[in-house]
Amino acid sequence: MKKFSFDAGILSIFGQLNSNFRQMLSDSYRVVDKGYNSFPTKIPGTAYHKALLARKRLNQILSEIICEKKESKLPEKDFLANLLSFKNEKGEILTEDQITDNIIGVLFAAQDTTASVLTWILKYLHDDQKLLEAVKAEQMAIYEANGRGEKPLTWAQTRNMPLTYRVILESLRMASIISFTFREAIVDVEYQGCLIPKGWKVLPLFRNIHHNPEFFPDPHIFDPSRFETAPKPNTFMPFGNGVHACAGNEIAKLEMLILIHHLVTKFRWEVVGSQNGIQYGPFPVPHQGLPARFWKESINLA
Ligand code: HEM
Repeated sequence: MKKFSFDAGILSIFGQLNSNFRQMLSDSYRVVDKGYNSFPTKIPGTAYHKALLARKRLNQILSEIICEKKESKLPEKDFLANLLSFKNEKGEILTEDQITDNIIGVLFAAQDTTASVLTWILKYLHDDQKLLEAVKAEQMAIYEANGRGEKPLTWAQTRNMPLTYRVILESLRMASIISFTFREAIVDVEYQGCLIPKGWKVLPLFRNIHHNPEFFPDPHIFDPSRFETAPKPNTFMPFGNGVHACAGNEIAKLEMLILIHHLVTKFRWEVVGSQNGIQYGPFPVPHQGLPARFWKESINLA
């Protein structure tokens, strides 16, 4: 799942990127990913120190990519092209450091989040075979309409997967992989009789809101049908809210729809070993990242 969401992130940031660069980015990013959340010491050999070095390598690789992109002068619509052409109201452009920081920030925001939710989706579907069959029926109808995968999925088809979409929403609610965000009061704020002094941070706890029985009855039961009616405003915020709400909300959901389509129409899977427990790395995933065995479904062509 991490590889899938990393590749999707690379595609949205760079468009088509040559495989050498992609491999170099992937190698260095993996080291950053392993070390950024570890004990912060600069002792050589530690995960943190390796991550610091890998972060520097990422800067160098991105600098080369930016240089090539500038030289190619092709009209492109990817994220990097937008950063390169960005000008603020004073007509100032972004520095190379700002561009690389933005790219690494977006890669980070895009990868583990989407991969964690996808892992939960696999578990929830695995644990409810009846639901899995219903999702499969929805996706098989599309697969058949596309000549058993001869034609690619269309945008319109991804907009018409109601059950699969509800499974995604319910997984986002159940797993609440980003359990909270925070905002800082930049002036004194009075809210419902309480003073929030300037400089204080406010943490909306999405997980608590998503598991509040007042908004979601039987919150610990995985039930996609609860999304047949829209949740009350501000009770469902897996992508946050306001000006800093997730910029990748729609692309994340699209990635999940596409992956589920290919997975349920072509594969079966079985969770191996312990099926309970949660691990935080820092995003919550099922125990040990949900080891599973996959096999290709033999398609009956009769
Ligand atoms: C299921 C997957 C994802 C989840 C659950 C998720 C969730 C979130 C949340 C909760 C925030 C913070 C919002 C806030 O503070 O109000 C956020 C921010 C952000 N996300 Fe995502 N995200 C996901 C995937 C992605 C993807 C695929 C991308 C990019 C392609 C992305 C890019 C961003 C960016 C750039 C921000 C910062 C926005 C800002 O500060 O203005 N996210 N995301």
